[in-house]
Amino acid sequence: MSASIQRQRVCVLGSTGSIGTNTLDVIARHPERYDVFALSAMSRVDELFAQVMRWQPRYALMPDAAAARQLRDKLRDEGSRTEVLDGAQALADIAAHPEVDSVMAAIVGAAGLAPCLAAARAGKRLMLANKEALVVGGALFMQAVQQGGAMLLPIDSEHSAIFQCLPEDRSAWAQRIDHILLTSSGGPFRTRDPATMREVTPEMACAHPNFVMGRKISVDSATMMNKALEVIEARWLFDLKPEQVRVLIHPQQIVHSMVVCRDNSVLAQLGTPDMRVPIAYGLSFPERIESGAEALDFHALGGLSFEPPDHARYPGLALSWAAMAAPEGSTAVLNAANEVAVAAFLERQIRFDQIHQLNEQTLAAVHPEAGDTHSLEGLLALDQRARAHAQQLARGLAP
Ligand SMILES: NC(=O)C1=CN([C@@H]2O[C@H](COP(=O)(O)OP(=O)(O)OC[C@H]3O[C@@H](n4cnc5c(N)ncnc54)[C@H](OP(=O)(O)O)[C@@H]3O)[C@@H](O)[C@H]2O)C=CC1
Ligand SMILES: CC(=O)[C@@H](O)[C@H](O)COP(=O)(O)O
Ligand SMILES: [Mn+2]
Repeated sequence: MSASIQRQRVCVLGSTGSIGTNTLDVIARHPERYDVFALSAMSRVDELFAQVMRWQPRYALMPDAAAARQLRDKLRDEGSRTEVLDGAQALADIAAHPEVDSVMAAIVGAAGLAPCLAAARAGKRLMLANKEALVVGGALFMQAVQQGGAMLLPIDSEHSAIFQCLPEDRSAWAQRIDHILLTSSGGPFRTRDPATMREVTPEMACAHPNFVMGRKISVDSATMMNKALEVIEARWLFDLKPEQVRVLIHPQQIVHSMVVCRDNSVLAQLGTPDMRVPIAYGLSFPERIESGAEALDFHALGGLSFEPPDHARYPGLALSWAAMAAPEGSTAVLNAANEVAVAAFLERQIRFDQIHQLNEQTLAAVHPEAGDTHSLEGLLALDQRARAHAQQLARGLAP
């Protein structure tokens, strides 16, 4: 390590989840570089307790007061000096804390938007896994990054791949890119008989072929709503027109995405499917550090295949471009509907094939109003309206 490298104080939001634990795995490999300043969880008190005992952060955050009280009591019994904060505002406050250098945004869903905006406005190194925050926040989010002088680093594997294919000088991006190709595994039902989709259970939908992830993103991968959200995420991260973002199914997930340049040269980033690679890059950019991921063994690769997405099998994918073409704020509506639909499916209140029905109908019915997208409060109110509509629809659907 060069003597000039400064230690980073890192706040890991959503530390008990799949991205959160992978982040701590990478951090553990580099004790000379990183200090864990704050950790957060929603309801898994025992998991957060174990992390706090291991990392001894300054703060542990739990939005729910009762869960925070449990954690506080457990830590007090152990003589821990970590301060436990509760309430959603604490997430934003600590993300913007003057002593924090870097924020890993690994909360799932629109709940991550407020702390992301706070970190962006405070000019942090913002490592974004929480794609829903950008899908909901859109222009407001990117404006906060620019005005706050934040360094926005994509963690989503496809977006990290695109970022790794592009020069560090962002002003050169527009001139270089013709379009980008986001790759997708196609999820666990790529070859399943479409007539049997109504029989899919949460366990089947969460069995992703290549990654162990949280339940919400796993279901999104199965419907390809994950890719629909990623198309919108890419549009904002790389300042592209919606038609410049395309999707290609690549079941092996070795090629993590590609940039097609103006001259038709294609740049790709490859590697074993392991989220510690994009996480390590986010933590160390512009340098590279050891991630813990296995090296790609080209001799052992069976072959790489690519196919166009079948829109009849994955009707949700097209909603991405539909929402981007609709009035501003429609992507927030789509995201809210999808969060409600996935939660209802995981609770066995609606069928797998009804997720799309609910998303499509909510997008058609809930219309953003002028000004909704101009502030966090406006976006959250729009999100609530869309959720209420989707919940009403869900109640009317028989599983
Ligand atoms: N997992 C992956 O490989 C990838 C994930 N992503 C994205 O990263 C984000 C996180 O995904 P993943 O790690 O899989 O999700 P998980 O469900 O595994 O983890 C989510 C984390 O957020 C916390 N959390 C959940 N709801 C709230 C809330 N309302 N307020 C505050 N905290 C909350 C959870 O706490 P608790 O544990 O207590 O429930 C947990 O720490 C998602 O946006 C996902 O799309 C992107 C690319 C890859
Ligand atoms: C690891 C990651 O970034 C996930 O978004 C994952 O790639 C899901 O892939 P699919 O949605 O293509 O199955
Ligand atoms: Mn992804």
